[in-house]
Amino acid sequence: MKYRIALIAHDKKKDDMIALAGEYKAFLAGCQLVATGTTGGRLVNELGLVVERKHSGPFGGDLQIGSMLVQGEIDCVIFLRDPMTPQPHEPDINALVRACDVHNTPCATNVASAHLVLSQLQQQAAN
Ligand SMILES: O=C(CO)COP(=O)(O)O
Repeated sequence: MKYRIALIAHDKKKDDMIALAGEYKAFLAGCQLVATGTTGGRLVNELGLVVERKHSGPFGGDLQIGSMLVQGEIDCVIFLRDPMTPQPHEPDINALVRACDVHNTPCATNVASAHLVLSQLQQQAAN
């Protein structure tokens, strides 16, 4: 099965996202990836992954990914949120995380949980 994974990171978490995605690069390269604009740009430029890029988060990217999720087009969300910095689009962020809960979609919001989710999916993909 080709997993459909959304990758999103706030600015202070983008380096963590690149490091994380780098660790799982071989697995992620076999997945269908979607990301918010700036996160996606870094994944493409720094890791060479193929990523569908939506708008940047503050311009509605979280909502676009939320819409895909509601349509059943996303299997898992890795959303490295910055809990220490207020975001202008906080309602959009909450809407995406809420949509994950409504639709029982795995949503990892920190690096430790992202490792658990990605390692599990990677293992499932190998079996
Ligand atoms: O703001 C974001 C998620 O809420 C992320 O957007 P960018 O990837 O465009 O920085």
